[in-house]
Amino acid sequence: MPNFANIGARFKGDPLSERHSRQRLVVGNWKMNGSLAENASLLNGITAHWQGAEGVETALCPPYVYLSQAAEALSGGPIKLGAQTVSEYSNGAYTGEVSGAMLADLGCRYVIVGHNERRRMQGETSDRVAEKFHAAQQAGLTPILCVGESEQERDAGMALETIGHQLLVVVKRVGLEAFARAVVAYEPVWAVGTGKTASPEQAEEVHRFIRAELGELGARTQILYGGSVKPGNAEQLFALPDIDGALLGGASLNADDFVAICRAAA
Ligand SMILES: O=C(CO)COP(=O)(O)O
Repeated sequence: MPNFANIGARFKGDPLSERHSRQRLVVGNWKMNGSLAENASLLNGITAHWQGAEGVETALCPPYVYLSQAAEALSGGPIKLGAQTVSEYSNGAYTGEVSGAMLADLGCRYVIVGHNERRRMQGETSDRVAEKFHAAQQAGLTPILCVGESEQERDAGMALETIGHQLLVVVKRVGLEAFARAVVAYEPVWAVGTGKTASPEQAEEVHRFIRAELGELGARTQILYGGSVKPGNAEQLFALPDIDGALLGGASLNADDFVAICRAAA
């Protein structure tokens, strides 16, 4: 496989042998969904049925305005809090923006950066995504960096090249070592919210590629798959050696589905 990004030394070991050292992680991205009443019922449903999912690391990423509500409901429990994006700036005259320090203040541990919906609809370039990744780490948050190809890029045989470039821009900004405190999520754009999931072979190929691109750190970095993960396909995906968990959209809005996927990962 060509090393498109030429990012770091090739990972020489066997990812399987390192498997035990990578904790499974399942993150729910609520996107722009919910209300105070709906969230209360979702959060209750999740926490009330958590048995069997104890071994997994988990986080929920509600919209900003509901972070306090979720922080209170999840306080003291196993489920961590995350946000869906973060400003690349630390403070000042940036109307409508929210800084990493503010998210940390509210108890967030994670923040998603570079989700394809923000790259496509909010004009987030890879350079901006790299700044956001940096700002998140400066605030002590763990960035979940989303990468993924469009359908056209896959059809043109450019999937790995696209992903390699998305990674490279961030690595150039923050350095490879920064990935010791980060999570990567592979979300093929064509599989997000469409009901189409990447085949196990497609997903595993990309995950293995990302791990290899991260050099020695690749063996340690958690790499999640996202894109129409459901209780019915989660187990098959989690069985793959280079998939360490999932970034969920739709399935995180249903307590039974979310808990079932967390149990499959536990
Ligand atoms: O975008 C996603 C998570 O960030 C995935 O969304 P779906 O699970 O709804 O396809």
